[in-house]
Amino acid sequence: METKTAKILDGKALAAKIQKELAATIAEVQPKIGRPPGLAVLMVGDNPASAAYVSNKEKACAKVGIASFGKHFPTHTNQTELEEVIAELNQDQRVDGILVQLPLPNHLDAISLLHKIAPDKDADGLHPVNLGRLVRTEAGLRSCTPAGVMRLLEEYKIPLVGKKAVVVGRSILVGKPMALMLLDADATVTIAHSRTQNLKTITQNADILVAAAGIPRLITADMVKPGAVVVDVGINRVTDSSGKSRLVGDIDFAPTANVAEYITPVPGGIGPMTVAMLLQNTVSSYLRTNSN
Ligand SMILES: Nc1nc2c(c(=O)[nH]1)N[C@@H](CN(C=O)c1ccc(C(=O)N[C@@H](CCC(=O)O)C(=O)O)cc1)CN2
Repeated sequence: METKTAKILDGKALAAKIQKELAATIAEVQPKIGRPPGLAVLMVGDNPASAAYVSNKEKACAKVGIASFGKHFPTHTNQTELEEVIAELNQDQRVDGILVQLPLPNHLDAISLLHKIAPDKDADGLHPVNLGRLVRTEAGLRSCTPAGVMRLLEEYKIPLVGKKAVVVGRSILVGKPMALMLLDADATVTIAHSRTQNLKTITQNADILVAAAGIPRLITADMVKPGAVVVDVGINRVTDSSGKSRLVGDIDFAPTANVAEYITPVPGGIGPMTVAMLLQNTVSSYLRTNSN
């Protein structure tokens, strides 16, 4: 019997297209505004994965014409020092977006720091005001990873109205805003998490399955409904049997691709879309600030 393979939802290609569009917008408006958009990325400590993500963000900024104001602090930096830097950036006219790279060292309170970012410069869409705007379906800066998922589904014209969507994961960064965005798109949404019982019976029911648990290959092919749209938000570094390190998602990709209708790869799926949405949020803030 012939096995059908899922179509790929190509986040890398769509992110490149979005970056091109943003570069064109910036090139058009910058002469009138008199300065480029600016993004400040705050990183604390030496987490190698975080350092790589921050470097990718800075490179992406340079590519589209956003000025980056990277700030790298030693691990022992305290909460007050970071709050003072955020207060300065909130007032800095060159800066349209501010983000704190996560995770932070354990002695720091990430949620409390996110509260200090001016909501209209909150490039990651994680400030309670922006999360509140999402709950109320008001305009605001949206969390980048779930916004990237929605943009990718839109690009491939995946129908969401009345569909059963299951989100595995309940973080502030992805799971909760993801569920709200799918709800806004009129999907019927279930959130599953680490205490969920019989996860398989829930995921098997999903027309749209979003895995954002941070557990390598948590979702196996037998947990997926034939013909489902499967979105993998997980980015996990594992060591394979030959001792080589590589990235895998939360979905067991190859077998699941024989069951699903559409699937996102890791790498090349939601990761690049996260960065594209970050740039888009920064440009939106820039345009809004300079709209008169
Ligand atoms: N303040 C934030 N912190 C973190 C976020 C976030 O959105 N805001 N998300 C993740 C890390 N992250 C962005 O910060 C991120 C991770 C991965 C990628 C990505 O493009 N991955 C590539 C593969 C890269 C590789 O080879 O290592 C891919 O999936 O194709 C982008 C952004 C946690 N922290």
